[in-house]
Amino acid sequence: MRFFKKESPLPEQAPPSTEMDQLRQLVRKAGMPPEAADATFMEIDRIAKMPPGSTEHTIGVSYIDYLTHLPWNRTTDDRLDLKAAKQVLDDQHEGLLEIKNRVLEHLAVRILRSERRHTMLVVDDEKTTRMNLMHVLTKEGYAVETAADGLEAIRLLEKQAFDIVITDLKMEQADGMQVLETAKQKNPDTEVIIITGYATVATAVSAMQKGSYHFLAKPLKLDEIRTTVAKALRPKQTRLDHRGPVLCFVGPPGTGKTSLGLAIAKSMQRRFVRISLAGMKDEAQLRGHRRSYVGALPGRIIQEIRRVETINPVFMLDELDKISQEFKGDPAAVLLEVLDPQQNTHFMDNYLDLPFDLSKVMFIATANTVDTIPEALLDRLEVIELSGYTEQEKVRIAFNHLIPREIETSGLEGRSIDISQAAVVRIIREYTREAGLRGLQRQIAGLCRKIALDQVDQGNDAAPLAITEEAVERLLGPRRHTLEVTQARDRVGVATGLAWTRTGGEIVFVEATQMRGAGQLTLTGSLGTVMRESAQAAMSYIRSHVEAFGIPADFFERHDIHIHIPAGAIPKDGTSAGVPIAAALLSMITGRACRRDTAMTGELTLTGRILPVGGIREKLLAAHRAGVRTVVLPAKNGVDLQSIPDEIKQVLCIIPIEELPGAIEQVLIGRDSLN
Ligand SMILES: Nc1ncnc2c1ncn2[C@@H]1O[C@H](COP(=O)(O)OP(=O)(O)OP(=O)(O)O)[C@@H](O)[C@H]1O
Repeated sequence: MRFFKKESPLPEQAPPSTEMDQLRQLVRKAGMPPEAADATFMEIDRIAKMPPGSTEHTIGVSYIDYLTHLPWNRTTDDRLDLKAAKQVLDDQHEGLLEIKNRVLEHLAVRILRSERRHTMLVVDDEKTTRMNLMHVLTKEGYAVETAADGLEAIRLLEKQAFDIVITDLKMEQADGMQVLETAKQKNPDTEVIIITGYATVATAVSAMQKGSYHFLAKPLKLDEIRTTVAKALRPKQTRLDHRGPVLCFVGPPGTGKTSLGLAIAKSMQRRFVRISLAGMKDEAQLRGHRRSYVGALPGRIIQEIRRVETINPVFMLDELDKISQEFKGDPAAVLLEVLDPQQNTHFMDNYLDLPFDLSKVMFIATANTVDTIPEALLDRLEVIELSGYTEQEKVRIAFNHLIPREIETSGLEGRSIDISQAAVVRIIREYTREAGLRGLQRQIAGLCRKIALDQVDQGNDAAPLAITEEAVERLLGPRRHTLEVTQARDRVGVATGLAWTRTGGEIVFVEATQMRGAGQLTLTGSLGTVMRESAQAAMSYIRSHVEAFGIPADFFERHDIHIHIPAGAIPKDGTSAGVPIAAALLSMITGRACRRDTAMTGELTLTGRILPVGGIREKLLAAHRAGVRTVVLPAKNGVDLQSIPDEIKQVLCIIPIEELPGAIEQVLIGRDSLN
């Protein structure tokens, strides 16, 4: 006896879709390129065979879910409007004229490229086909010309290059093959599409061998024409859109690099993303981990693209110069793959394991210095240098941007708060010591919070508030910095030098001392090889000119010498300390004090010549900040003075020097002046 289970009636609706069906549906909606979609469908088929709940199944499902939530083809519409861009840049940034112009030039090139209409030549001896094609392609926005036969086409091709030539094959006098040959010979970039009513495999193969892009049979389908033309143009368009270097803003911290990137995104109405490359140690951080374990993730690039939900954001790669020295793999290779338009159409992330098109992303890089950026990468970058700000510029930016912004952030808008100029100058001089504006912004934010506290404490009808120079100390506490140069006295064996670091210019003091010994030289203060060699060269120069400097002939046989540059924990290097080291040595040996308010920079040769050095603008800004009165610099650096703001040149006495003895006369004071 057999029992038959009573069959339930068929459901009226389709059975609820399985998890795999839902995933397939998501893939169809995701806008993936066909190859990526095919690979994903295959992956779904693979996962479907695994027991639900198994690790592999879970990994697979979350992988597909990730893929389908990527913005494969989602873009935002660009606003390519130069006036609007200028307005946004001006609203958010004081000064920086040259930099804004460079940014606008960059945008102007993009605008022109996007406005460029592709040129086409339609060749057909049948008037109706010719006119129809012209009508359809003109409507698509292409600039179309026509030729009624092969000879006319060849004449046109002799005169002008076209992006696309669409030509009939069979024509009197000159046929489509001759048109193809001429087009390719005149401009190999021209794509030729052959159309004919009598296509044979042999002619198609021969046309393809001669370099035609595609072969279409008559009667023509308009959609097929449109998509073939668009496909033929795509690589060229991508090359055009993204040719040209990536902008890289280089300058000390707080000089507006990040906010310029933000302003560019805002002016083009694109979304903005930023990742910091500082300290990145592993290629996987950029390129992701293989999805062989639960919790594997794509790299930061793909993560951010998914987060902003478009494939054309402005993407800022911050601190390009600070990729860790111990980076596993080649950082330049990964970044080139990201930044190079030849490679970034198919960026491979280890997790995705499918090529992803990054060519529509507008990458912008920032760095404090170009010194540590690999050469191959630097080649792809258009470096735009930002320098530190003068005191007057800082005051202007504070009043026009930082104070209004912080007043709004602290909820003080609408209250009558009057911060005096003297108060801001005091904050700049005594509470910050920087090339940029980071510290100033922080101090102003602190000031506004204190004012907010006072206002709330005193009730809502608090009286109008005037923040004077004196109020600053009450609100911000005791001052943090003194003018290290003017507020200390001249000393024997201590010379004032100017250094250039990632964070801008800085004042350094070079100390030299002597003790009984036998001519040994000790160097301390975390000095790098180049700086040590500069010290040795300075010492040798002085030893070989003892008479000229009035030094006893046996001085070096009877003394050891120690040179130290505080702060001892900070590594220092470079050639520009040669002159201050020599000045400190001569001061110590001759007993003549060094003018503290006279700062020096310059490379010293063994023959006593002074060679030019880098970072003059940042060094002069630092000298001005520290209260230096006179700067001795290499005569050959005179050309750099053109870009120095008048505000600095009017205050600093700048003395160009060619040989060490000239510099020493400016820096050392006679014994009489010592007290
Ligand atoms: N020229 C300027 N006009 C107005 N505000 C400015 C200007 N330059 C910088 N700022 C402001 O100073 C602050 C610091 O600037 P930002 O963060 O862009 O510096 P950064 O150069 O990116 O620094 P880091 O190298 O540390 O990343 C921001 O609030 C920015 O708006």
